Amino acid sequence: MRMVEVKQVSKSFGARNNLVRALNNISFTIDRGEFVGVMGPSGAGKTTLLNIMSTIDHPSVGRVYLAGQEITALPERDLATFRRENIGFIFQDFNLLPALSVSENLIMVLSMLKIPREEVQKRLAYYSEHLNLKQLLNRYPNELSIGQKQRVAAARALMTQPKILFADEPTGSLDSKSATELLQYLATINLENETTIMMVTHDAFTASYCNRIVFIKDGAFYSEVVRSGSRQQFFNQIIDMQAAIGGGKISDFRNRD
Ligand SMILES: Nc1ncnc2c1ncn2[C@@H]1O[C@H](COP(=O)(O)OP(=O)(O)OP(=O)(O)O)[C@@H](O)[C@H]1O
Repeated sequence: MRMVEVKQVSKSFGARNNLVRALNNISFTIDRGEFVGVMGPSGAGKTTLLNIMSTIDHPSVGRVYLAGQEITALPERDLATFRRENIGFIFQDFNLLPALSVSENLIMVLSMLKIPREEVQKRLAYYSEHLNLKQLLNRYPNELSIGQKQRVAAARALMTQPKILFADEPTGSLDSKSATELLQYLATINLENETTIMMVTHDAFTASYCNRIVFIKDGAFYSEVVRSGSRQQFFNQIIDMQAAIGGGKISDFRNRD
């Protein structure tokens, strides 16, 4: 089943004499249950694409369908509901509410969705177990390490059981151990729950947890790499493509695993 369709999307910023073309007629699809990475040189349009696909921003031209719904045709009021019910976000800055404990931060996202109490508790138990948060549920965000905050942000994004999870550089501020743990959790949840994930990253090691990488350059589709063998082989393919596209940051597989 098709989860996402991006159809001939272009996005420009700025006025006519100072126009930046961030996306240039880009099209691609993501099937349900895929774990897709988006890579490309700095300024290629990755975050702009993610923002448009996750309903945060609008394209200048083109259409985006999520779970069969054309999101680019929805008015803002319906978009907010659609977003709440279908989409999860993990960003680099975690946006946790400082006055609420970890468990309150996790439960809060369900308050608008009229989910029965028992189900809320079930999800809290499931995601705090999966993201290793059980010992932290009564702490407050300022009592957590960066890695722990990021795990809370990931659990919070998953609590609504979104059809699709968007992540922008989710491991950007993590040390390699926390990054590896988070990626393993995401890969597990992708497999167990068939949650579709799209993740923007510069890092080939992070990207090696995906099943497919879409490379973009100058706002347009450049190429893609699909994982067929081991993660190490996939990592090598990603590095090769980064070298071909230019501007990538080379990372080392051996010291990170
Ligand atoms: N709000 C904005 N106003 C003007 N230009 C913008 C805006 N947002 C992005 N751009 C421009 O659009 C282009 C694509 O930016 P985008 O952030 O999507 O790239 P990226 O691939 O995510 O880059 P990076 O890897 O450096 O984060 C860049 O040239 C950027 O300067």
